[in-house]
Amino acid sequence: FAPTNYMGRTIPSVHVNSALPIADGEFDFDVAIIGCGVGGHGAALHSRAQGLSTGVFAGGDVGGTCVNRGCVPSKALLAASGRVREMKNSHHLESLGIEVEGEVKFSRQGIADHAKNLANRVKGNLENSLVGLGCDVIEGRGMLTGKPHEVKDSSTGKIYTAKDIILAPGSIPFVPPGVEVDEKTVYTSDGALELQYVPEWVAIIGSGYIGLEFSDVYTALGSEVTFIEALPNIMPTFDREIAKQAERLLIRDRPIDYRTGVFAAEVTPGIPGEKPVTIKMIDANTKEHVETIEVDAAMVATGRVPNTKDMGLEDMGIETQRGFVAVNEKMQVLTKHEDGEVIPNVYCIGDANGKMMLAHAASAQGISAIENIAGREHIVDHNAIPAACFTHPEISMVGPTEEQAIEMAGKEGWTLGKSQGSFRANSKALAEGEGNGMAKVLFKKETGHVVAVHIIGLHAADLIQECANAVAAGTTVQELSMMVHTHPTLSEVMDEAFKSAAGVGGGH
Ligand SMILES: Cc1cc2nc3c(=O)[nH]c(=O)nc-3n(C[C@H](O)[C@H](O)[C@H](O)COP(=O)(O)OP(=O)(O)OC[C@H]3O[C@@H](n4cnc5c(N)ncnc54)[C@H](O)[C@@H]3O)c2cc1C
Ligand SMILES: NC(=O)c1ccc[n+]([C@@H]2O[C@H](COP(=O)([O-])OP(=O)(O)OC[C@H]3O[C@@H](n4cnc5c(N)ncnc54)[C@H](O)[C@@H]3O)[C@@H](O)[C@H]2O)c1
Repeated sequence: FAPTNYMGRTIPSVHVNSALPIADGEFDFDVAIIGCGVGGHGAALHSRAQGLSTGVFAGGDVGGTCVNRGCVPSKALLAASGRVREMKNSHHLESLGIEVEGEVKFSRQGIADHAKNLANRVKGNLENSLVGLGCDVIEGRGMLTGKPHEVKDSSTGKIYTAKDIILAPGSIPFVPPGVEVDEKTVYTSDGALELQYVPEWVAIIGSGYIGLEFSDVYTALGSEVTFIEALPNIMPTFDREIAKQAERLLIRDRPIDYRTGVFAAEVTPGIPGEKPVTIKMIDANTKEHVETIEVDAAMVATGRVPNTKDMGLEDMGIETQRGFVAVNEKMQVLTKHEDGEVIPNVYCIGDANGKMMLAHAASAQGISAIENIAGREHIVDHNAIPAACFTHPEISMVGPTEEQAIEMAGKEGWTLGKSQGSFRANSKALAEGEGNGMAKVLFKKETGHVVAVHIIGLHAADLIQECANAVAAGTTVQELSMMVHTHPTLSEVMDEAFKSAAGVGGGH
């Protein structure tokens, strides 16, 4: 058996680097990790790869949010429902010369099972990899005792010692005050991923990543969606130009409407098929009642909060802010957010430190913490971490939005350059009948360095990787414009944008 990480990548077998400072029997473990989501798991694997003895407090939840209640099952729902959308789009299929006879049917339970089975399979792989690589898995929840180097298993009371401790407790859904969640008719992503039923009309509170991805799933399966968004714009955290395109491609042509600038102030669960869910909305500024709607279901997608309660943080002198643990660039825990001091031998990675709530960021921070523990100074470049929203078509980005980049350029005294690539003239996109979308590259005119890239279009989530690597490596648009892209591929959308930025003609 070959141990794999959460991406399914095979982990090389352990080789002990004898140059490293390994605990000499003074402690139970070189490294103790509290929480085994993708952050904790990534740290554990890298810790073993350094030959460090590693204890993981898994809290009975190996894989954490990403594997059990996040990335993995949501992408399974998106894949299955995306196929349904495609097969129901007879107009699109006809343009490719395909005719589907009869009605396209799907089994709700079948799709739900696909998501659950996939999550279980990935979780199983992670469990095997921990054991296979020789990590000690402690089933209980871990907490700090207030004494250096100690972690207590809160279910058995047993105390373990470790030279270094990594906190990786992740996050849980944020439910705004006034919203009553029963996880049946009013639910967070935890309940939604079970796809217990496909509501005829569902209100989605919050139009961030989770809300958008679920609007894609629900509308593909036949639901009507109403977004309720507190900020003045729909999709407020995305680049404005991309959000406008997204509104055209992901909202306007679908049975979706929205209210912006309003809070869902009171949400009362219903009974499926009998009593509707009631949502009272108030104006986000004046707090006056605006409207009350009755829907079949409501999904609460209003962000996530750190899962840092009952971990003994206070006893260790750690002051959190809304539950977030302050860390420095090396992931070392600080006593507080402003001017905090380093707490020796304690690190915090992943959603709980609030730097970037993404699975690959959590894992990268875990690896980085281990590098620092192993005595090789390492800092994660968060500016170069890409993100993607897996709607159809996808949205992806690395770096700041254009609005933020304009502000940065003004403050830091450089000139912002902007270039675009289009899916409209791309042979591969047209062969797929998917010519909608754009890519924009933001760069420093003086040096050609890439500052940010935003893409909406077919397989945008894969296209962003080249751009993230460019940001990380400091590659210029001039260099990128001379790198040869395969024809015919979607990567030529980026080729067009790089060439246009560098003033290079040609391309396909
Ligand atoms: C619906 C949804 C879809 C998502 N899709 C994506 C996506 O496509 N791409 C992406 O990059 N990100 C996605 N995310 C975000 C991603 O899941 C998180 O950023 C990621 O899981 C964070 O990893 P983590 O290890 O910090 O925390 P978590 O995955 O939350 O893991 C923390 C673990 O620690 C455990 N724990 C907590 N306290 C203790 C304790 N005291 N002792 C022992 N164990 C403890 C928890 O039970 C949990 O198992 C999604 C999130 C959601 C909700
Ligand atoms: N594909 C991905 O990478 C992916 C997918 C899902 C989730 N995630 C991660 O999970 C985290 C949580 O996602 P999310 O979509 O819940 O959060 P989010 O922060 O992306 O969006 C939350 C939205 O809810 C709005 N909101 C907050 N309170 C409200 C209220 N009372 N009434 C109306 N609107 C309100 C906010 O203005 C915001 O637009 C994100 O940080 C994201 O990084 C990532």
